[in-house]
Amino acid sequence: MNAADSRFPVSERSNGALAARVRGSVHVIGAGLLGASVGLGLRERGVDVTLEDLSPTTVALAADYGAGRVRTSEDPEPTLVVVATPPDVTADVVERALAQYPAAVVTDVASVKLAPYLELVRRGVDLTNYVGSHPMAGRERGGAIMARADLFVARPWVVCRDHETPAEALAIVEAVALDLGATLIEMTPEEHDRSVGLVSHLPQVVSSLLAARLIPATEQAIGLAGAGLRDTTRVASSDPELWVQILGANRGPVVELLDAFARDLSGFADALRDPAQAGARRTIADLLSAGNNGVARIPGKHGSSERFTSITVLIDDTPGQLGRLLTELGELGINMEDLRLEHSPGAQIGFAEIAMLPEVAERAVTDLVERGWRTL
Ligand SMILES: NC(=O)C1=CN([C@@H]2O[C@H](COP(=O)(O)OP(=O)(O)OC[C@H]3O[C@@H](n4cnc5c(N)ncnc54)[C@H](O)[C@@H]3O)[C@@H](O)[C@H]2O)C=CC1
Ligand SMILES: O=C(O)C(=O)Cc1ccc(O)cc1
Repeated sequence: MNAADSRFPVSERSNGALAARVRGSVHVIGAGLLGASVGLGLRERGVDVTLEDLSPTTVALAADYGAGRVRTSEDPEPTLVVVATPPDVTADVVERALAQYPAAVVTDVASVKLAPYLELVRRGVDLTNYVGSHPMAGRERGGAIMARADLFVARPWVVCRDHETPAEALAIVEAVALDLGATLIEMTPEEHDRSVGLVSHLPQVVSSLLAARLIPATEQAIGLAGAGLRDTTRVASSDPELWVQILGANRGPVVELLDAFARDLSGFADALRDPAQAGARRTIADLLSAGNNGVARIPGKHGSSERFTSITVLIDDTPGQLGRLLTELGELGINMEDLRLEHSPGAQIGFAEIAMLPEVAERAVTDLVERGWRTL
């Protein structure tokens, strides 16, 4: 898209390739990582996005990055309000948005879904125009400066409908999620919170506690760290303030998971304490092999060879894209050792997982991104 094109709604553009599903404007409250990323992605599709934040500097910054513009009193009501504030104020902000924009649909993107919903119910707020949602996409650091237009591409976006949610309200939230390239998943708030407890909140705690073990280690020991430690501690760089809120709001499922994990850990340690005792080696092997079975269930992680590093490149589901990618890899002098393709249902996008020698992987990513490819 060129700069001149972006001044016009996509429907008025000649190629129409990026036509937005959502009609009218979208107002984002909380212009940090999530809010500004929603804004950037929708602006790429020509959607009119307005921004609001407690911090005027954050709004100005997000607007400078191209995530939208400041709302004025003359602006008509938005079609959709996206609340992208921290979880502990989500119910307050949703309640205020529903009152301020009675004709708009209001969604929020908070990482927990049951607590804000129950709080709104407790306050007796009319939730006809509210649809809770949660894009399963983020980064370790928050703030508008970290925002990316493609943050949600090919990522799941959970939508929590209530049995009273009108189809039109749901359709508007789904339209925005699809416009941002995400894959829709419907769940109840309870199902959502139990699921993210397992796939996001437990890994966060385990990763943080594991990384904290490194603090007293010597420089020499840390110097030996490789991909295994990096992979298992990546999310330990996350923002403690946000996670105190997320974990506190989902403590029921998370505590249950942590208790079960603690039982596994102590069973493992007991077996390892005296591996000569009958059955101990089997206990250890069973727990490790259960890990093999668990990891094989993670989408996009299918036991790649130890000798190679895999990078994942997003490809539009259109003819010729894969061919172009392989040609460009050749031009860059990157030898492909293996290739696996995966499609994301509903997101008109594919993933090309390319295995290569570890020493060229970083350069491959940098060069491909420079040529306009998107990598995960
Ligand atoms: N960080 C992540 O990886 C993900 C976060 N989320 C959820 O998205 C929401 C936002 O998170 P981030 O964008 O990471 O946080 P962030 O800290 O980058 O942005 C939050 C913004 O909300 C503003 N804010 C706080 N209270 C406000 C209020 N009462 N009215 C207006 N603005 C207010 C803050 O000034 C800040 O700019 C959270 O609920 C989080 O659980 C969801 C998916 C991933
Ligand atoms: O980086 C990752 O793997 C994440 O899981 C990021 C993330 C953090 C918080 C969310 O509510 C959703 C996604």
